[in-house]
Amino acid sequence: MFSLMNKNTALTTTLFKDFTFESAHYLPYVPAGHKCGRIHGHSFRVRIELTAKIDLYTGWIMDFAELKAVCQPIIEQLDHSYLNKIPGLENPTSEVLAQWIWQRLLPNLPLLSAVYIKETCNSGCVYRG
Ligand SMILES: Nc1nc2c(c(=O)[nH]1)N=C([C@H](O)[C@H](O)COP(=O)(O)OP(=O)(O)OP(=O)(O)O)CN2
Ligand SMILES: [Zn+2]
Repeated sequence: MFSLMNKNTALTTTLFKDFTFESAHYLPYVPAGHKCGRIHGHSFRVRIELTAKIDLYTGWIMDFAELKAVCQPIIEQLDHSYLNKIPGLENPTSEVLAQWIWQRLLPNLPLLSAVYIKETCNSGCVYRG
């Protein structure tokens, strides 16, 4: 038993796991001459967040290894791929990608609370469903 915890304490906590993948894409709906209309690549960073109360017995929300096992097949589908060719990612903005990942994780991760995407060091988005 996680003895430091009082059953009356608010234990709601957010857990996260980070992933990276490398992919190529272009954005088909940018104005003519926009640099992102040309095919280019990114080292994408993804953060998957779960929010829930900590289990009083285990002291965790979910084993990090279990979280990784659920997410890994989705990340592998994206890694070293041409995103525009993947169904649902014909317009692979960060926003669309975050929703695409969310929709695929939610059935196996009901505690999912956010999907973060970082496309570059300075740019990204977060989707919370
Ligand atoms: N709202 C969005 N805007 C843009 C997206 C997007 O997914 N959502 N994507 C792109 C391009 O993919 C581009 O590769 C990244 O754009 P940007 O951050 O402008 O890239 P830079 O490396 O040039 O950024 P700096 O921080 O200015 O160096 C474009 N816009
Ligand atoms: Zn890009």
